[in-house]
Amino acid sequence: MLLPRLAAFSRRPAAGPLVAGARFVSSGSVDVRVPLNFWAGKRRTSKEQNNRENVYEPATGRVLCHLEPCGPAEVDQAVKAAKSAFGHWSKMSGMERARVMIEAAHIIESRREEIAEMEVVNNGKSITEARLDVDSARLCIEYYAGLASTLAGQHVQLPGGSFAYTRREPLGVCVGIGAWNYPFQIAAWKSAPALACGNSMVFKPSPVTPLTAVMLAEIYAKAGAPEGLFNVVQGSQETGSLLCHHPDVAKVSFTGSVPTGQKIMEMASKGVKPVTLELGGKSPLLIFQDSDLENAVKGALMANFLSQGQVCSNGTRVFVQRDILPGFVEEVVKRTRAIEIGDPLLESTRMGALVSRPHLDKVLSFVEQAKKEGATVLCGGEPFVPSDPKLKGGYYMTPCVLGNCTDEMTCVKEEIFGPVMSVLSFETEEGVLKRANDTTMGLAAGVFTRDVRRAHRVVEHLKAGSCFINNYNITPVEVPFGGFKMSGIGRENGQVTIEYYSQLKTVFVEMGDVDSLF
Ligand SMILES: NC(=O)c1ccc[n+]([C@@H]2O[C@H](COP(=O)([O-])OP(=O)(O)OC[C@H]3O[C@@H](n4cnc5c(N)ncnc54)[C@H](O)[C@@H]3O)[C@@H](O)[C@H]2O)c1
Repeated sequence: MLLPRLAAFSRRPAAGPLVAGARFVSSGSVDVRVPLNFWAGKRRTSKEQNNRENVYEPATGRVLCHLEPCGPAEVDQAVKAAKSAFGHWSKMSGMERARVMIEAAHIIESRREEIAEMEVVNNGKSITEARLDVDSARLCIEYYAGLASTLAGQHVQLPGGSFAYTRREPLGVCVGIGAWNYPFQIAAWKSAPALACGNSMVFKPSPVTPLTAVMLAEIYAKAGAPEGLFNVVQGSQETGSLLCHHPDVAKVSFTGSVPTGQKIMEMASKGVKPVTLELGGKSPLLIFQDSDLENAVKGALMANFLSQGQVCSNGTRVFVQRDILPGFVEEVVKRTRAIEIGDPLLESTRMGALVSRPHLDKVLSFVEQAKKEGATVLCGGEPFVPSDPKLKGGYYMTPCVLGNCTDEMTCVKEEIFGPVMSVLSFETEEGVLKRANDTTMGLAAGVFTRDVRRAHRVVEHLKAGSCFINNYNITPVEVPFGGFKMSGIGRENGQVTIEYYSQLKTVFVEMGDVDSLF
């Protein structure tokens, strides 16, 4: 039996019938009234009814639902459920765990459109991008399902026939805390390696985007996961802090801003819990004069305008070699102006709404500040009101390209997390590398050049966790992703992430007699 489609959401009559090829929802049509917490196999309400918060639909600005944050009692119940599931799940073989995960991936595939639409309604990104996020979540679960049965230790021979071996063991109950820019994908990127290693998880989405993590919880349950294997508790920093301090939590994996990451690390340190931190960035993109200009322009757009510019790895400092600067700027501005902004559920839309009113105001204030500091607005940077009346209250802006930028400007130094590209010019490879690395962050970096030797030489000197040569912002789940410096600790995706969700036990085996000194 398929999962009940949209059982969790009520649609207004305006949403129309569910027919093949039609949308499940339309902007302005969704009201969510069901509980968004999930533990021990069911959606749950929280006792903290007095602290209910509004959740908004970015495309329209209307209230989508109310968030019931979890307090100490709820967090404890969720952790208890995860602890109980861990007992069972950790004893299953990798092949058995893989079977459940593959089934979850199949369910995600069958519900792709529905999940993507719910992500759009809650986050404001375009449906085209939301579908890719759902695919990335599914692929991640498939990838780690494949790795689950490969977890193994080592055998080490010792003198006299004695030996030692290592066992790769799970950690226990892992906590995932997510940001609002990729709600479903982040929940999958954290849970897939955690579950493959035999852990259970309690996940807290951002209070701004609570809708889709609970869909993932239902999917794992439907796929045959033991009750309590993947739980969702909603709430803000209080709930997150309860999770980090909980004595039965073995690890915290966090995606969000640098200041919150610092707090998470501090809280986890009290229990000497390992952390994975996927934090912010202010990444450089270096475009040399021998680049294929068409690809460099496309790369710069991909590096700045996906998800309304709300992408941690965005290459927002675009350094262009002086000789090609005019041609590059002309083309980038032309294409930025052509980006279709509007209803994120329309196929033609390439830029939807920013995630919230306060966030939109913050991004626009960065543009104002840039102007004050002497940057030139080459295009965009203004609030945008779509013609469709139902979208008038949405959080839209025109994507912005800033010219005449210098290294000291706020727009070049701080993470804006919106559709704002800062263009800078450079002359020499040595000079631009120094400027590119002159930041406390180091999540990603990119280089466009046709010179293969230069490409690798530049990448060797870039201080960033993910470097792109002649492309930008692609994240195949098979390769590790994560930051240098203040952009984070640990990695997500790729084989290496197994190490962040498991621990090694060494077993010494004596085949002779004890050689005692006493
Ligand atoms: N490196 C990556 O993979 C990656 C991916 C996406 C987003 N990000 C970063 O995330 C940031 C934007 O996301 P955001 O605004 O949701 O970040 P945020 O730090 O405000 O919040 C992230 C999460 O932490 C929770 N939180 C806040 N304070 C907490 C506390 N004291 N204790 C426990 N939990 C707490 C929030 O409720 C939310 O779930 C940007 O800086 C972006 O670069 C990084």
